[in-house]
Amino acid sequence: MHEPDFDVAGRTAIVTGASQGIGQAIAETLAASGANVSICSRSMDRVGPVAEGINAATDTGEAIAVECNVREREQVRTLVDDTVDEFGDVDILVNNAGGEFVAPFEDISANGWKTIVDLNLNSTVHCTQLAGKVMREGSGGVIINLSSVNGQHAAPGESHYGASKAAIISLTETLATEWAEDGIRVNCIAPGLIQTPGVADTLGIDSEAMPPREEPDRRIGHAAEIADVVQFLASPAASFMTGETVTVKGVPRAGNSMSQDLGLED
Ligand SMILES: CCCCCCC/C=C/C(=O)SCCNC(=O)CCNC(=O)[C@H](O)C(C)(C)COP(=O)(O)OP(=O)(O)OC[C@H]1O[C@@H](n2cnc3c(N)ncnc32)[C@H](O)[C@@H]1OP(=O)(O)O
Ligand SMILES: NC(=O)C1=CN([C@@H]2O[C@H](COP(=O)(O)OP(=O)(O)OC[C@H]3O[C@@H](n4cnc5c(N)ncnc54)[C@H](OP(=O)(O)O)[C@@H]3O)[C@@H](O)[C@H]2O)C=CC1
Repeated sequence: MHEPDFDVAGRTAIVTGASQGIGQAIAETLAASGANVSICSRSMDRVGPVAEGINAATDTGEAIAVECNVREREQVRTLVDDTVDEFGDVDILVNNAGGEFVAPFEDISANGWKTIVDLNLNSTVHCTQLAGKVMREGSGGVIINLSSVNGQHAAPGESHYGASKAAIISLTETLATEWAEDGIRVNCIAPGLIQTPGVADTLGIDSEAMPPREEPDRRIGHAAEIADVVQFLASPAASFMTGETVTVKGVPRAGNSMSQDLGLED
């Protein structure tokens, strides 16, 4: 009888943007499954306690925290070097750090556009090239990129963010072909609206109003529901999946945009 293998125990994972939200949930999930996790954010004061919490909660996976602004390539180099120094390898890379502001296209300055493209797309390039080098020179690995349903479908106010997240889907597909011979799988997740501190700050959604995971109907998602998909994609159970984008957005609705979920569009 076949049993699916979701095991990531003993693997080393880098998770960017893990001081809160989806990145924190991913790091906690992988560590609980026995992976060693190297987690970063721009602030050691914010990401350090997350690593401490993981180390206190699990005897299996170990966590280290690294202060790293993923927009800065040399800081990403330090993140990868520190990870290899601590754990000896990089097996899994989760390009999670990202964000946006909502603004009409005509109001986005050149620097505003560059800020969002640097944060979402160019950071993914830095991390993927530098951690990918370790994987390619070693025994391969798994790369998981965070895109968005806004990278798949248009929504007003999201031109910069949507373009950066669509480019991540394209990059995922290209790298899956280029690096297959190096034993590297590259996949992508496109979340719908997920309740996180970032979304609460940006959109003012009350986290207390969050329905439970078991409630299926048109609700906002939980960060753990993205982390569960990361766990699957990182594991041997997904060994025949590469170049794919997995959409995780609950009950489909016309247009599939998060602004509809928020009642900002018909
Ligand atoms: C229709 C609703 C749909 C909802 C979809 C929700 C989808 C959720 C997507 C997510 O990614 S969830 C993640 C949640 N977290 C965040 O989004 C992060 C929140 N945002 C930030 O932390 C910051 O805004 C930033 C994106 C990280 C940028 O911060 P930074 O300090 O690096 O930049 P600034 O120096 O403040 O600005 C740089 C540049 O950008 C211009 N700008 C900033 N905000 C706006 C704005 N609201 N409107 C227009 N332009 C903006 C700013 O003016 C600067 O440009 P210049 O003035 O120098 O030209
Ligand atoms: N929540 C949602 O509805 C959706 C989210 N996504 C994507 O999922 C990912 C996570 O989103 P979410 O958890 O909501 O975001 P949050 O804003 O809640 O968290 C963002 C995390 O990224 C870190 N971060 C931000 N900028 C940088 C940077 N330059 N370098 C390193 N770390 C950084 C933050 O840490 P710190 O501030 O300490 O640096 C924080 O840990 C993003 O890529 C987002 O675009 C996609 C679709 C929907």
